[in-house]
Amino acid sequence: MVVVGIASKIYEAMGIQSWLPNIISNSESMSKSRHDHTMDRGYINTSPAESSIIDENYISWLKEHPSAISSFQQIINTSKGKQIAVFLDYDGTLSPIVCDPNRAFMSEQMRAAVREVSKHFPTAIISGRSREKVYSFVKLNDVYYSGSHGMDTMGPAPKNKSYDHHDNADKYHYKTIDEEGNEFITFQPAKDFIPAIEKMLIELKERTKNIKGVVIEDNRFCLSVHYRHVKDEEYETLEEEVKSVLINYPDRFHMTRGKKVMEIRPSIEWNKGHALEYLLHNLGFDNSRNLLPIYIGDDRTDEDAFKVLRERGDGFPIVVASKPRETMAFHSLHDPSEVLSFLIRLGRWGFDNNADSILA
Ligand SMILES: O=P(O)(O)OC[C@H]1O[C@H](O[C@H]2O[C@H](CO)[C@@H](O)[C@H](O)[C@H]2O)[C@H](O)[C@@H](O)[C@@H]1O
Repeated sequence: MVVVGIASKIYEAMGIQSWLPNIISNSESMSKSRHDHTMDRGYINTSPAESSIIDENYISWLKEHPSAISSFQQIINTSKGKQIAVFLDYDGTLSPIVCDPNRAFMSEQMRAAVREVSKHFPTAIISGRSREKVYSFVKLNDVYYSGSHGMDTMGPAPKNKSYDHHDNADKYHYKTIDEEGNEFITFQPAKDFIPAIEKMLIELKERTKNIKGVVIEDNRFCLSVHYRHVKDEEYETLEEEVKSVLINYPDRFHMTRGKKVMEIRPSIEWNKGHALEYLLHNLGFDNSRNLLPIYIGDDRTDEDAFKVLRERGDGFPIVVASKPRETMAFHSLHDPSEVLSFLIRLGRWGFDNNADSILA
C-alpha cells in the first residue's frame, strides 16, 4: 500500500520504529467541517492515486505536528525539574478502533507499558466510556479514571478540602478510601441527569429496535448510539429517531459525534478538558509551573483537553492520527502501536531516572 510504503520511509529516515497498519482507525477523518456519515464509516477504499495525495498531505501535516517519538528527547528535556503527569484517552489510543465496542480490548503489552508509566508518573485515563467499563478494560489500580467524557472522575482527594457525604452542597462529590487508606474523590457533575438518561436509554432502544446493526451503549452519564453496522440507507432513519428522542429534552441534552457514533450528552459545561483541570487541581498542580502534563488522545473530545494544555502554556498535547486533521495538539502519534512505543520509552526513562510518582 502506497501509504504504508511512503510513511515507513519517512519513519526510517527519522529513526522511528515502523508502524503496523491499524485495524480500522487509519481511514477515519476527523477534520470534516460538515458531517458526512458515509465518509465517517472507516472503510473508505482509496485508489493508489488518492492514497498518494493523502500521504503527501500527511507528510506536510507531520511537519506541523511532529512525531512525539522523534521529539521524545525534547519532551524529556523540557521536563527537567518538573513532575510529569500522563493523561490518556482509551479507544483509538490505548486500544485500536474495532468493529465491536464491547471487544475493544487492550493488549497485555499496552497494559504493561501503562503500568510502568504509572509507577513513575501520576497517570489518568479519560474516556467517553463509563468509568466502570474503561476500568474493566484497563484493569490497573494505580491509575485514575475519568469516564463519560469527564463527567465521572475519580481522582486523589485534595489536601485542603474536606468532603462530607451528607453535605448537600457537595452532592456531586463522594469520598472513598482504599485498603491502603488512600482517599479518593469522585466527582459526578451530571448526577442530576441520571433519571432522564435512563429513560432516554429505554426510549432509544424501543425506537431503534427495527434498525439492524445499531448498538446502544450505556455510558452512565451519556449514551452512545453506534452505527458502524447500520446500512447507509438506514442511517437517516436512525438519526431521525435519535433526534426525536432528544427533542423531548430541550436544553437538557445535546448530540455530539465521534467515530461512527452519535453521542447524547447532558448540556452542562463539562468535558474532558474540565476533567483534566479537575485532576490537575486535585493533584495540587492547577497553576503550577512544576508540572509537565502529557495528554494523548485520538478523539474529537480530546481536543478540549489539548486546548487546556495550550492555554496553560505548558505540557504536551499529542494527537493520535493517521491522516491530517485540524488539531490543537503539538505532536502526533500515528496509531496505538506508536502510542505503545512512546509509553514504553517514557516508562523506561522514568525507571532509569528513578522518577517516582508523587503518589508512590
Ligand atoms: O474517549 P474514548 O475512550 O476514545 O471513547 C470514545 C468512544 O469510544 C468507543 O467507540 C469507538 O470505539 C469502538 C471500539 O473500537 C468502535 O467500535 C466505535 O465505532 C468507536 O466510536 C466507545 O464505544 C464509545 O462509547 C466512546 O464514547
